[in-house]
Amino acid sequence: MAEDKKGENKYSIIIPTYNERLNIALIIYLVFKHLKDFNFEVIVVDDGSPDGTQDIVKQLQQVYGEDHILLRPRAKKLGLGTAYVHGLKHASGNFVVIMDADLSHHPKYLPSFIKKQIETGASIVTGTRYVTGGGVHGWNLMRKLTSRGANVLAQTLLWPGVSDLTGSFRLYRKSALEDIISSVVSKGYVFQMEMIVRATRKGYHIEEVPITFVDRVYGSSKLGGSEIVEYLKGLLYLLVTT
Ligand SMILES: Nc1nc2c(ncn2[C@@H]2O[C@H](COP(=O)(O)OP(=O)(O)O[C@H]3O[C@H](CO)[C@@H](O)[C@H](O)[C@@H]3O)[C@@H](O)[C@H]2O)c(=O)[nH]1
Repeated sequence: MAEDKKGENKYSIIIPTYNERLNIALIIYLVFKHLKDFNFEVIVVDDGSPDGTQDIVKQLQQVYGEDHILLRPRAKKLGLGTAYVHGLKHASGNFVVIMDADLSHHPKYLPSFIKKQIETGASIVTGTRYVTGGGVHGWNLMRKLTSRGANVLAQTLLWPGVSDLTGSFRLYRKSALEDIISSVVSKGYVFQMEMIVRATRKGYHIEEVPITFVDRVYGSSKLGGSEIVEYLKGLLYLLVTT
């Protein structure tokens, strides 16, 4: 689909995990399937999941090769933002993709992210649920309203020019990601919103690709009340500082 098959670009796929033992083998299989024509590596950043996610990843390293799958050594739960920062430090590609482990971000979209980047020269390609062709599948009404509400609130207050601020399936030019991440202070879920808002303020070329976000089948979301409070604090912080 995209043109840069085994070309000069290398894509580092960063997958943060916390208790994803039932999902990690399938997501890695699908990444390998959909990126088979590209140069890539997978970086799993696990926060010492008590369900044994790391043990499964170690087995997968035997199948796919340790040079293809890196794993953060045992750490305690430090939050999603710190996981991205850690993954980036170990990324050897000139492009970085950040995606969830639970298959809500389907690896089948990866070639379209790459294609869009090559066609436009964008520094960031972000997956969006909130344009024609995108959507959400499997969420209950409350979760849909929370996500939509969080997005509309942020759009209204921050005017970023990006349709999906709270999504987190994105491809970055590594140099852009390093630059943006250095100015980000959030540690949890709000990290992704801060990233894209700071990117718009810095004038980076951002393109969007429609995605359908499918709710996880195995395991549970780690998004709880405390993350929602953190989100609101983060929004306020961005309103004042950007
Ligand atoms: N290493 C690490 N990984 C974590 C942590 N917390 C969550 N993760 C991993 O981060 C990914 C997303 O976590 P979920 O708990 O599945 O998130 P969600 O509720 O489905 O939320 C998703 O959609 C939101 C938009 O509606 C996004 O804002 C959010 O970033 C995420 O993509 C999963 O791969 C999960 O294992 C953590 O503290 N540490």
